[in-house]
Amino acid sequence: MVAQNPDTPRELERYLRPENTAGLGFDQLCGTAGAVRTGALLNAAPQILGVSLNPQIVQPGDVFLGISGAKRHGAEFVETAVANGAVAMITDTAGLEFLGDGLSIPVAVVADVRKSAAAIAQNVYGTDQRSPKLFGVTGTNGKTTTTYMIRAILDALGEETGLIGTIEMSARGQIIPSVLTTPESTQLHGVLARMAQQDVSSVAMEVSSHSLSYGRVDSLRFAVSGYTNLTQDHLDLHGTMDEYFETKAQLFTAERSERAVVMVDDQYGQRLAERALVPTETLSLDEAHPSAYWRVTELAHSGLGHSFTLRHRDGRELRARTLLPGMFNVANGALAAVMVLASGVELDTLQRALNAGDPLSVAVPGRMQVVGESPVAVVDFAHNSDALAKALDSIRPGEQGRRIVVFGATGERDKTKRPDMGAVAARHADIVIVTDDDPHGEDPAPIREQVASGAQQVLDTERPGVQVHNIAPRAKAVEFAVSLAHANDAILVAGRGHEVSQDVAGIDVELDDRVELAKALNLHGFVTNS
Ligand SMILES: CC(=O)N[C@H]1[C@@H](OP(=O)(O)OP(=O)(O)OC[C@H]2O[C@@H](n3ccc(=O)[nH]c3=O)[C@H](O)[C@@H]2O)O[C@H](CO)[C@@H](O)[C@@H]1O[C@H](C)C(=O)N[C@@H](C)C(=O)N[C@H](CCC(=O)O)C(=O)O
Ligand SMILES: Nc1ncnc2c1ncn2[C@@H]1O[C@H](COP(=O)(O)OP(=O)(O)OP(=O)(O)O)[C@@H](O)[C@H]1O
Repeated sequence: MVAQNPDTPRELERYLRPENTAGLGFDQLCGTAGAVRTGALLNAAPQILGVSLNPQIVQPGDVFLGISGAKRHGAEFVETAVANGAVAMITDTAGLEFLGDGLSIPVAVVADVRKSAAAIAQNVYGTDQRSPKLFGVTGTNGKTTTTYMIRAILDALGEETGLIGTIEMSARGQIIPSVLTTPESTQLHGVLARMAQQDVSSVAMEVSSHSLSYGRVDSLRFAVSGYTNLTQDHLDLHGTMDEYFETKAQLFTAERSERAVVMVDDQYGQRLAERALVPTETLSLDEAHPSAYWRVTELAHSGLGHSFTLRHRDGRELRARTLLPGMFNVANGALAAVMVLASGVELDTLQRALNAGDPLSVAVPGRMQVVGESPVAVVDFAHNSDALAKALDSIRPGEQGRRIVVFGATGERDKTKRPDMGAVAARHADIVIVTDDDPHGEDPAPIREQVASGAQQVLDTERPGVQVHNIAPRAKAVEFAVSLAHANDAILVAGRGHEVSQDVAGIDVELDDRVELAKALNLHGFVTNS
């Protein structure tokens, strides 16, 4: 059920805060935030009803937080904030430089506005007093899927649930559109306060590495945090894998989490478990980690997915299944189940919920979404090397069939992964069709060439039989893939998943891979799933 369909980010902002806030005096807020009043309006004492760090989405009664960004200073846009109804402002000393003499709202100063933002929002919205129980999932891949599975388990247990992540947010089934994977701290505290008002008891939430770097999840404490995996991505922000790991590891500290569940099937998971700063349960799919608390055993195919047993080293057992394709969905399902157990749910109660509701088979939009079966035609969100390799390995062509992949790389993001993704595609597929993803502000042609160069290198040195094509726009590439396909082949259109538009030089161009793939299959006489 889509309860809200706001047209603008400012309209959306209304749903990211409680319906009514008691209000807090600006002086009281400054006192708790350590903000020092300055300027001409020292005695003004407005009531603060909300908080925003984006001037364009300020609501009447807000305190506007003027942050120092990587590109601009938010204080430059204070007049927009005032026009939208801001009644006070908190900024840093650099921000004061942008304020004219005639500013009509009182101002206070803190040393670092971004660092103070979460505590300010917590204060304004009262999330320190009342907030749902939080399940946080971090890692390079699998966050969205695992949070959907956690929510489905909690629903099957009869809880009133919420979700915060890349595809959407939801509160008791009512959908609120998402902009970021993890919203800004101001919006997070607002939406959690709203969910608390609606008696949501538990929320499954994605915690991106950006959110940890930018302080978006400050002043929150997760009941259980889960780690999926760490592979190359976002090095434009983090620089090195070690820094990327250290950023993720911040979630697993007593300040932020009560308990943790860590997949130890990669070296970073093992490092995280070794340093365990909170009570931590470990989990493995891999025979190489017999010391893990929980292990996946008795794996068997079940439909397109798998059934499995989760066995604790103390002998406890849980039977589970997921109909979602790919071993990685067994990993996601196992993590979701152990996180719910770690939150205090009894094993028998969880087993009954798994048996009755099949929650680990929940459909996740654009994640291994099957559009046709002959040829196998799947849309997936894999947009880094590890996910692409795993997604390709998990689509199974028929006898003598080939794997065909259509994908691209994002502009203005981690450029180092482009040739690597090309190479992965050429190692795991027989026909590689390189196309555009979100070019953002970059020229898409060189991006495609960088991706294709990685594929070409594998073709030249390892797999001479692979075909590599460079085709744009994306809809044409999808149609080309289908034109090459036989009924026994398998096609993966990867990278955009649930997205319904591409960002081309700041313009949203309508495009839904699921629609394009279905159209192309029909055009070439193949049957699609409804
Ligand atoms: C890299 C990153 O995360 N940047 C975030 C950061 O930007 P920034 O520090 O550069 O800020 P800035 O653009 O200089 O702006 C500073 C201030 O001026 C204001 N401003 C700026 C320009 C303007 O024209 N008007 C205006 O009012 C801004 O609202 C802000 O208050 O602070 C901004 C304000 O909150 C965020 O919008 C912005 O997220 C951008 C939009 C973004 O795309 N982030 C992505 C990469 C992200 O966070 N992704 C992760 C998931 C990644 C994944 O796993 O795939 C996520 O959690 O979503
Ligand atoms: N546990 C996993 N390990 C590796 N790859 C996975 C895993 N789970 C999902 N994937 C792959 O990664 C893609 C993205 O999955 P999902 O959306 O669940 O992850 P995410 O961490 O939320 O990603 P993002 O942060 O980019 O939104 C899937 O479409 C699939 O190809």
